Amino acid sequence: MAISLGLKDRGDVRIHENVDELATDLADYIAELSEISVKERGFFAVALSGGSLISLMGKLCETPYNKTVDWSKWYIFWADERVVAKNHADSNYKLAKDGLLSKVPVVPGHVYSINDSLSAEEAANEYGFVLRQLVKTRTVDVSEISDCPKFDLILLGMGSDGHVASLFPNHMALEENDEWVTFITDSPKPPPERITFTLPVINSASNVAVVVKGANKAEAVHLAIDDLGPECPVSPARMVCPKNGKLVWFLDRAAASELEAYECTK
Ligand SMILES: O=C1O[C@H](COP(=O)(O)O)[C@@H](O)[C@H](O)[C@H]1O
Repeated sequence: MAISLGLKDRGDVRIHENVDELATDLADYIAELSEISVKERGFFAVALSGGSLISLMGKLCETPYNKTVDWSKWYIFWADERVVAKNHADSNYKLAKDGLLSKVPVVPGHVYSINDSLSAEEAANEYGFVLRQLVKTRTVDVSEISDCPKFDLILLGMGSDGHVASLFPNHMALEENDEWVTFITDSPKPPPERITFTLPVINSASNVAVVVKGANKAEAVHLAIDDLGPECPVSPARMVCPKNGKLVWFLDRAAASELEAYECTK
């Protein structure tokens, strides 16, 4: 059973005994949000990330989820993508396709991958344009408090430096408030060219889940969640704070091992 800490401003922090328990809780959570969105809106607009997240979503390909989830209503996007060909080992699209999308009956026309024949800047502009069309038809909902898209769910991983999507510490992209999608050409983690949702889009979602495993991320989890006062170093993950939505952290015990809020429960 996961321990759940409801923290003011930092959302619901769910700490799992191990990765298997985390993966089951994550699959239940996604399946439930999908059901609610399909009932309320007729669609489930979900944005994926790359990295360890995709293997942690693997239970969705298994029984009962592969049969009970209404995959035909899923509209799939990427919170970030590396500017490489879609069949390149670094592609977040390829990772999701191989690990998830090829194993469940999603509709190919509902998969909005990023155009891999363009430069980073052009691809970011085009992805922003595509999102605008889908917001017009309300396939992706719109925020009540800004003109931003309101995804039913944005799924994020987090790097050991605290980066989420392709928003890295001390990078100018963190300050982009006008565009929905931006690009970078100097990512500290290879490959250097990436496109990414901006913070206003992430923070306009109905639901944001940050999924983190492993002791190498424990310090970054501590900096992103614990209340450290004004001296706290800038962590992109700490800037994830949905204005009108719900934030849930999915952690295994190793990732939570430096969390002060967790220590207090022992
Ligand atoms: O480069 C990236 O890294 C993050 C974190 O990846 P992880 O393997 O440490 O979980 C990922 O969320 C992001 O989408 C990806 O482009």
